[in-house]
Order: sequence, then structure tokens, then C-alpha cells
Amino acid sequence: MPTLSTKGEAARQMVKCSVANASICFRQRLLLPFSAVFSSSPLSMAMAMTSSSIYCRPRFPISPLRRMPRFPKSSSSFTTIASSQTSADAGEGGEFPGRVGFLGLGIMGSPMAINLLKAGCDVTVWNRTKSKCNHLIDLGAKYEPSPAEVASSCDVTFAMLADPESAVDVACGTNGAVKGMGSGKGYVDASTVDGATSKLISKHIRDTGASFLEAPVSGSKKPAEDGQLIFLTAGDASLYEIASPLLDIMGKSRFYLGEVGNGAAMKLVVNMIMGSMMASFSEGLLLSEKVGLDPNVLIEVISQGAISAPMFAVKGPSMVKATYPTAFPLKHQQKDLRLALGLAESVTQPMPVAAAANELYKVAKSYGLSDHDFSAVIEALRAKLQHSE
Ligand SMILES: NC(=O)C1=CN([C@@H]2O[C@H](COP(=O)(O)OP(=O)(O)OC[C@H]3O[C@@H](n4cnc5c(N)ncnc54)[C@H](OP(=O)(O)O)[C@@H]3O)[C@@H](O)[C@H]2O)C=CC1
Ligand SMILES: O=CC(=O)O
Repeated sequence: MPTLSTKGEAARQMVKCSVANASICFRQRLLLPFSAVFSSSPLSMAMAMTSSSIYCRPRFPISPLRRMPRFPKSSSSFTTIASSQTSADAGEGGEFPGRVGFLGLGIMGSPMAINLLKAGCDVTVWNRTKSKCNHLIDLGAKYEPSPAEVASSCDVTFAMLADPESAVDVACGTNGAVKGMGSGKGYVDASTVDGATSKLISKHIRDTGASFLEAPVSGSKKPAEDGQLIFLTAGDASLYEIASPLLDIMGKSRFYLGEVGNGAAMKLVVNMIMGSMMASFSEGLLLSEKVGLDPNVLIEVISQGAISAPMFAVKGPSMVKATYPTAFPLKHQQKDLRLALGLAESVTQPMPVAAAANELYKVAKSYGLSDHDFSAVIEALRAKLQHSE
């Protein structure tokens, strides 16, 4: 996978990995005009994508896991772009000739929309709490009073909402985005939701003649600010193509995973692992303290070994000080664990570790920690410790 120096280059090069034959190919990104892409049939788009591919030698061996067909055939290949540019030099808005809508200006949505604005995009915003739009309006964003009006005035509309309920409400509710959608438009939902929710929203959007892409992100507040998110997309390939310059402004890489539901599933698996990791890390910090070790030294030891992770290095020191400045709200982490457990249930997979972690986040929520960072889950363990003493 190439590391590219600018997002401009990133937007022109794509790495396409076929898991089935474990081959990787590099290709030039299709630079079709906005209208041409949207008027292209999925078939002609797929043919265009295939015909511009140049196959290279495999870069990785086929792992045992890949021999076990877990997902529908259409999900067996993925496409990714990697780049390393930050939002400061993300001047790619000009590549997207249309108007961009943005619904949901929370911790993630606000910096994502700001990066689009900074890159020169024509952005129209809406948020349930209107005051959160003011900063964006000061930076040059337009405002519309409902999701329907944003969608009707924009070519591609992004949504970044809290959970399945809000994602459905904003898309399909009264004055929801669906009311403003139609042929030639696209809806990109970046909220972390379950596959069933994503499919429901997709159906309502596609019934209007518009295209749909689910695009949950990996990466928190800082990556959102720095334009370094990882997009996990699935849905209409034509919309993936047209929205790619926008994804490249907000993110450092993007994966195209096939049918709607696969992006949601990938995000839930990643966040299930993350939630369990944080719970386990919390236990380790408290145990180190309890046996008389300095937890800051533990963090340093971890950072030098095989289990090092940016998450431990970034969150660890503030957890030792019992401060939890919110980047990823604990309530969202618990929601993701709950949805991941539902995903596992749907394929009858036991998830004892994730289930135990989920219980811990539920306890933390009951202590009023929902809006703190998810690293505050350590407080649920501290409380257990105090009870046991
Ligand atoms: N924070 C993070 O590190 C990451 C978060 N995510 C995911 O991204 C999504 C957004 O996260 P984040 O920005 O942190 O969350 P926030 O809680 O900061 O923002 C949530 C957004 O959803 C809106 N919202 C909530 N309920 C409703 C509703 N019923 N109707 C309309 N709008 C509603 C909020 O509006 P209002 O301002 O009016 O409350 C706000 O705009 C979530 O799905 C989360 O899991 C993904 C990766 C990282
Ligand atoms: O969903 C949270 C993240 O950090 O990614």
C-alpha cells in the first residue's frame, strides 16, 4: 500500500485489494465530472474501474481467516486509498463541483464540516441545536432550517449523528433528508449505526432515486480535526467515486467494502475491540497501582512493546489523573458494544469478552459518566475496587 505525500496524489491513486485472489492493483482515480459520474450506471462505473486497473504482485499472504467465507460474495473485495496530508493543506474542494450538505455538528461533525469549508467547498449545515451552527456560519457555511432543506439545496449531503435513532430520524423523519433527496443526489451517512439501520436509511434514500453510501469513520476528535479519519464505506459505487474528493479532505484513507451493512459491520467490529481494549487497559492500570507500581511506568512499558497503541499513550496519562476530557463519549462506546453484540448474535457468535466490557460501560453510564470520554470506564472498576475493600 503506497504512502502518498499529498491528498492530491492520494485522490489520483487507488489501491484495490481483492481478498479472493489476494492481489493488489494500483489505478488512476477516475476524474469524471460530477454530472457524468452520477449519470453513469453502476455497471459502466464498475467497468470503468476495472478497465483502468493494473495488477501488481500480492503484498500479503492469504491468511487462514481469509479462507473462511464469512461475508456475502460482494463484500470479498475492498478498495482503499491512503494519504498523509492534513487539513491545513487539503485544498481539494475544487475537485468537487457541487454543493455539500452537513447534518449533525457534534464532536465529529463540526471539525469534519470545518475541514470541508477550509478546503473551499460550498457547505450548507444543519444541527438539531441550532447554536452549534454559528461557528460554521462564521466560517462561511450556509444554513438551512431542516435536513430536508439541506438535502434539497445540495448535491451530496453528509450526516454525522449520535446513534441509530437519530440517524433514522434525521434521514427519514418529518422534514428529514429523504424529503429533499431525488435523482442525481447523494446521501453519505458517517454515523456509527448497525447494518439494519443503515439498510433502512439506504432504502428510503434510494426510493427517491438518489444514491446512498454508508461511511462510518475510525478515528476520534483529533483525527477529525486533522483530516485524518479512516472511512469505512459501502453502498453505491458511483457515489463513492463522486464523494471521494470530499472523503479525502476529511480523512487519510478510505475503504470501499461493497454492500450496505459491511461498512457498519466493520466499524462495529473495530469499536468492539477498542471498547474491550480500554476496559482491559483500565484493569491493568488499577492493578499496577494496587500492587505498588507506578501506572505511568506501566504506560511507558506498554508503549515500547508489542501491545503499544496510540490509544493507551494518549489516554493513559489523563486516566492516571482521573480526568476524562471527552473525545469519544462513553455513551457512544457503550452503544457500539451493544450493536456489536447484536451483530454477533445475528451470526450466533459468542462474545464473552465484549459482553463483559459492555456491562462495565453500562455501570459507568449509571454513575453519570455518559458524556465523559470512554476512558472514564476505569471509574466503574475503581468503584468495584472500593466496594471490595
Ligand atoms: N467522538 C468520536 O471519537 C467518534 C464518534 N463516532 C461516531 O460518530 C457519531 C457522532 O459522534 P460525536 O460527534 O462524537 O457525537 P456527539 O454526541 O458529539 O454529536 C451527536 C450529534 O447527533 C445529534 N443528535 C443526537 N440526537 C439527535 C436527534 N434525536 N435528532 C437530531 N440530531 C440528533 C446531535 O445534535 P445536538 O447538537 O442537537 O445534540 C449532534 O449533532 C456517533 O455515531 C459516534 O459513535 C465515530 C468515530 C469517533
Ligand atoms: O469510534 C471511535 C473511534 O475513535 O474511532
